[in-house]
Amino acid sequence: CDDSLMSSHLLTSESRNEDLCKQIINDMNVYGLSVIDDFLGMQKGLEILNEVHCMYSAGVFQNGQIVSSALAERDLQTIRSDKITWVKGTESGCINIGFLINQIDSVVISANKMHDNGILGNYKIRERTKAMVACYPGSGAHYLMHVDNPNKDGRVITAIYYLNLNWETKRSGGILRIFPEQGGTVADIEPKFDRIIFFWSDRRNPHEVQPAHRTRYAITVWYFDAEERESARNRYRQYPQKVT
Ligand SMILES: O=C(O)CCC(=O)Nc1cc2ccccc2cn1
Ligand SMILES: [Mn+2]
Repeated sequence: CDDSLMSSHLLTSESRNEDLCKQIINDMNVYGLSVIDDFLGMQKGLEILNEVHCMYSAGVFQNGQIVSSALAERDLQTIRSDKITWVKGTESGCINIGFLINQIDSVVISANKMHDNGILGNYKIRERTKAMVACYPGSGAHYLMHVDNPNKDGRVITAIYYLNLNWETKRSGGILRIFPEQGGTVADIEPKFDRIIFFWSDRRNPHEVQPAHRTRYAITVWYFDAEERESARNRYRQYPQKVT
């Protein structure tokens, strides 16, 4: 068949999918994080970037909220200055973001199947969040060091897909710095176009986004472990939401 059609970027070829899953499982178990380049290929990446640009110019992005009230008193801008919007991937104008989500699902789910005791560390991945599309405006936008899931809310894997063409960190900054708990070396991840990173969402991976001096786009999905999610639901059920 025509080689260009059998682009290795689309996860249609089982063998590539399998190799990818093996690499992710190994990296996650050894380092607690995994970086994959050329995840979907230039064409698909550009289609996704185009959708994000359209959404951003349509003004659907909101200022990133601070999740814990303790921090809310402080000026929001000093903690995080990303602008975000949540996407299911089935909305009109988000078809390619939907394709990305499906590709990430297929890698995570097949890695889960491949490692019969759960994708990594005995997790049973059954559900995930919607996709959070984030934009860091170039004016030194950043995100202070934090842990995605410090208190067992169920999220176990963070997957972030980057959309930044020809990103030069020397000029534009915007590095994702992960401080692996095992101490020692930090991981500096450049938010390169068509790069995806997976890492444990819990305290093993405190991370920050260093000030960005160019508009910086990323799409994040969090995967839940069934048991941790269920016990979190039960815990929250004890404190019924205030009826506002
Ligand atoms: O863009 C990157 O490289 C990572 C940015 C990042 O950590 N974003 C982020 C965004 C979040 C939004 C809501 C709740 C928790 C959150 C945790 N992390
Ligand atoms: Mn984070």
